Amino acid sequence: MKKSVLLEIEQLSKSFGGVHAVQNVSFCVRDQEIVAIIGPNGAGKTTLFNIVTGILPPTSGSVLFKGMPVTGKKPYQLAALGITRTFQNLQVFTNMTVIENVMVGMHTRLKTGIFSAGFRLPQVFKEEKQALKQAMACLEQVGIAHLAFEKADILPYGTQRLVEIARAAASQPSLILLDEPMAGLNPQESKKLVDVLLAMRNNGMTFLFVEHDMETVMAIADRVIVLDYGKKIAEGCPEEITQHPDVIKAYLGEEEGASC
Ligand SMILES: Nc1ncnc2c1ncn2[C@@H]1O[C@H](COP(=O)(O)OP(=O)(O)OP(=O)(O)O)[C@@H](O)[C@H]1O
Repeated sequence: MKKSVLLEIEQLSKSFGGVHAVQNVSFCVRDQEIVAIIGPNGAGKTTLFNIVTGILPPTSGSVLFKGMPVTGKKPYQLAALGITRTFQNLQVFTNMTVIENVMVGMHTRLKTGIFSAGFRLPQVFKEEKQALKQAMACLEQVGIAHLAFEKADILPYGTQRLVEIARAAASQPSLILLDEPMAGLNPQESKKLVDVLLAMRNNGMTFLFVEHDMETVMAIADRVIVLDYGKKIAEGCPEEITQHPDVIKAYLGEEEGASC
């Protein structure tokens, strides 16, 4: 049975002056899928990602989430609806502990307001306790619960990336967008992250990610969307994509015989 569609990108376009960064791109992401967006430098991947996550408005086209139009919504509005993201450059608060970093991701779910927090009403303690428990569960998911009370800045780069993934999961999203999650990781860290993402998917999470590291794309993507000069030139499972003549041409020019 086909899984339900979570995210629909319909005829999305974005121009910067005369540069057509994204041109009429359409695709969907289904529940519990891992979908990769790939393409040569300048293909429009970041622009597309920034439109979906509310950082840039599109020139035309629309984005639907769970059947509801979300085009042009701000990142915090999307987070409240269940779409969250990580960035290519680490966005870890280095002066906070690991668990504090994760709890930052929960603000869209917390209910107590300034008044009750200011007066330290009992519900605040109850909610804080629950938030702590939930943050710990997110850290367990990515395998770093034992580092919860360490300062984030003493951790290796790859572990800080796991903190970011745990923080993204803390807002209890339905969809996580990852912008080049493997960037800057060593091979061991990449392998660990691949295992974490696959385990999270098996627990019900859905991912859309931009990635240059083809080994990762091949290892985890159910479906791959290929962009070139702003247009979608191919879509399919990793095996189909590596054999697709337009994809080979986009990556290698007219040469044949090598994989993307
Ligand atoms: N703010 C902007 N103003 C003008 N042109 C832009 C802007 N952002 C992107 N572009 C152009 O749009 C095109 C697509 O860029 P984009 O960064 O989306 O590609 P990309 O596939 O993410 O590339 P890379 O893999 O190198 O990060 C490029 O030609 C780029 O120069």
